[in-house]
Amino acid sequence: MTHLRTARPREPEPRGPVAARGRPARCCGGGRRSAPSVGVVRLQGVSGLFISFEGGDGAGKSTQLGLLADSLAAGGHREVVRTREPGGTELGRTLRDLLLHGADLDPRTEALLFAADRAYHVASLIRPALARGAAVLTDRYLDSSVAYQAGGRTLPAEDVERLSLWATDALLPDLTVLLDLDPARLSERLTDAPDRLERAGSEFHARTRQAFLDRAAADPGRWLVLDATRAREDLAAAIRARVDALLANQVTAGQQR
Ligand SMILES: Nc1ncnc2c1ncn2[C@@H]1O[C@H](COP(=O)(O)OP(=O)(O)O)[C@@H](O)[C@H]1O
Ligand SMILES: Cc1cn([C@H]2C[C@H](O)[C@@H](COP(=O)(O)OP(=O)(O)O)O2)c(=O)[nH]c1=O
Repeated sequence: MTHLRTARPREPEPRGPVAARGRPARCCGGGRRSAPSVGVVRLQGVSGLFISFEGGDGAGKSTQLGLLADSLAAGGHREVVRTREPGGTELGRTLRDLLLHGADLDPRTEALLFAADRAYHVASLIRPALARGAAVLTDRYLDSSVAYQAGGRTLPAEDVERLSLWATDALLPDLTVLLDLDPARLSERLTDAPDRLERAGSEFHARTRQAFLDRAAADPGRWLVLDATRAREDLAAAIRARVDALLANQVTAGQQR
């Protein structure tokens, strides 16, 4: 499912919000990096779309990512790249194995390994794909670190967020879909043996869920929060509607350039 591609030369170092594909990075205690306050800001010639899926284990992220990818491909979107964290690259697959199935780690080491996976993922796969104009759909991204390593493991949220923003040179998604589900319902959906994070306990997962909800509430422009108990097709339609609105904005912004 993951597309490992040859990295192209990096784009010129962007200022501020490449951040983000139009999303000024909100960093570190609520301050914003220098960024235009409105509008979709893009690197010249870049028309990619970056979407992350977040939520608990078993919430339906990969199901919805797959449905959106199929729908974009059927609609003739230029290129759709499906990926995930941890483990969207070859290096990342080694880190994923250590993180999910290795020995117990202290929270700081865990946070650094997730950030290392993300740094390489962004530099070698996500940014080059966005520069080609692809739609990049990732199963988890930086918000998972804030939810799990800060919310769950209780590291300071500002530190965890700052680490990921540094690792990614402040790349934020255009849209983050949160599939929200009560952790008790999540465990019913798990089929494989639980990994290291899934074994972390009900209080850990309750904190993680709350951290996702709090982040989404603080930045509604980037997030789409959906009740993950809804039917698959219903969720897919809601996500597609929001993506269509983003694509329409890109066209408008492109015409105004
Ligand atoms: N909307 C839904 N309603 C009920 N079950 C679902 C729904 N979406 C996904 N599932 C099922 O829940 C399980 C976990 O889904 P998956 O997409 O793999 O979740 P995640 O990627 O978040 O771990 C799978 O068995 C899947 O078929
Ligand atoms: C990306 C990321 C994932 N995680 C956790 C969340 C998941 O428990 C695990 C990834 O497992 P994965 O199997 O990819 O997730 P899911 O079960 O939802 O399909 O790693 C973090 O703790 N921090 C992070 O930054």
